[in-house]
Amino acid sequence: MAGELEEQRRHSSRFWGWKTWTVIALTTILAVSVAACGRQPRMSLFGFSTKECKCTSSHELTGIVEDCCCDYKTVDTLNDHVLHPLLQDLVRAPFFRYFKAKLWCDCPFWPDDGMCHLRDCSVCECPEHEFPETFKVPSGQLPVDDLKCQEGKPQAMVDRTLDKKAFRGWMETDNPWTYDDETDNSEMTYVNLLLNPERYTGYMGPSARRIWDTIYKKHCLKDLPGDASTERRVLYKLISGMHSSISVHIAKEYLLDEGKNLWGPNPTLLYERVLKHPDRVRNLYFTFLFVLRAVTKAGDYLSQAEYSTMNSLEDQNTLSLVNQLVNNKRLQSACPIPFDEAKLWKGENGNELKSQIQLQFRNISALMDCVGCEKCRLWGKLQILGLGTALKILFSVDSNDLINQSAQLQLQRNEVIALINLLSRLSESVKTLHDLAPVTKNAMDGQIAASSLQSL
Ligand SMILES: Cc1cc2nc3c(=O)[nH]c(=O)nc-3n(C[C@H](O)[C@H](O)[C@H](O)COP(=O)(O)OP(=O)(O)OC[C@H]3O[C@@H](n4cnc5c(N)ncnc54)[C@H](O)[C@@H]3O)c2cc1C
Repeated sequence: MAGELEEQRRHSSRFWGWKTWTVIALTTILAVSVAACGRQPRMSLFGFSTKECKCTSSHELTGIVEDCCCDYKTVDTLNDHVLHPLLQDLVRAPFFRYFKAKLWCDCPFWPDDGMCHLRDCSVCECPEHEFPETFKVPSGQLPVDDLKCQEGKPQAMVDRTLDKKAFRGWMETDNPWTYDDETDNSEMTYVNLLLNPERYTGYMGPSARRIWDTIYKKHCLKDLPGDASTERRVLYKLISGMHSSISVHIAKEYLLDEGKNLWGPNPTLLYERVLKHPDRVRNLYFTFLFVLRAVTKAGDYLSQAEYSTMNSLEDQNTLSLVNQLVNNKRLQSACPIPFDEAKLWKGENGNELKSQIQLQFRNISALMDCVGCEKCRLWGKLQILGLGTALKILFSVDSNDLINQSAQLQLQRNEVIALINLLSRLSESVKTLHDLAPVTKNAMDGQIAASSLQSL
């Protein structure tokens, strides 16, 4: 445990060390990005978001986050002071760091993409003593260091080491928004997320492109017509926001020198994939608030749930952190309803539209089995399940009847783990982007001072 935390700390200090040497590059990057921001058309879905997205001289987005009920500045402040620190602690808790997933690929859409037909590649042989009897996978798999499934890239492989903690409690219930059958079976494996940080894996090219293209084009998410329904736009923004977050994490922890195993930030990539596209930044904030709303809406449920890992001290701490998150006075007063889901599905064909979008989201969830890199598949599945859980919470609980929440809502342990980890991923991405603004400002001030000196 201490080793894991130390490793986490090293990752994070490596990141903060980069600010100085990337400052000039980021100045240029953000200046262009921010200049582009003002040109983006702003679309209001519900009509209650009155302020425009503007860019100030300090390069920050201002105004209300589109279709949400909270402004950018408040989101950044709450995230910096409340949400990010709490979530960092929560995802390190034993309960939240183990995620159950079917990791071998079994793509239902195309047969011969990458290594996905080699289903055994993705299942490991963990030492028997490391995890409880009930979580054992069938024997006879390929060795854990087999690279066939990873297109030869060791950094793409999932480390499946577990400790001896056991789990109990929680219901096995279906989620209408997701594709996976989440019931425990021999195909499922448990993964310690702290040993498998979301970062650059080398997964790219036609295989990765095919997944994103299928999501955006086949599932009608991109190039939505002007009269596309609010709900379709919400779905697009959720996927785009998650995509932005994945890109931020890739850029934040990039393999700079494979020979030296040197990891660090890649500002050019951050710019090209996210900062250059203000809509992607906005969609990240939107997704963050959407998921935050789901977590706070399920607050009663989450604060009464069982977080047992057979370690009472750790488990009490986990429950206390969950309570600090869902009953946070500062959050409740500054941003009481981060997203207002009550406005959705109100049209004449609301129920039909809901079924259609549910099916689309299930197909996107199924596509995660086609991701040709194990770690990306792990984080893709986790984040899609997290989004599916947020959708389930927001659209299966009557906002006017929160008293009967427990009767209306049944969550699986794995759904809650995915939900909190997704919120943490998004929070980290928002913080990463927000932190670049002051860095850039300092660099610009430095440049201005330097050029004034030169002109003397
Ligand atoms: C589910 C999933 C998880 C992944 N996880 C990882 C990982 O953990 N580590 C890793 O190294 N790689 C991961 N990848 C691969 C990674 O996302 C990229 O596909 C890869 O790095 C190649 O990037 P690219 O420059 O081709 O653009 P991509 O990120 O592949 O984008 C493809 C196209 O989608 C559009 N697009 C890009 N971003 C957005 C956005 N935010 N909103 C709307 N449209 C957008 C653009 O038109 C772009 O050209 C993952 C891929 C998938 C499908």
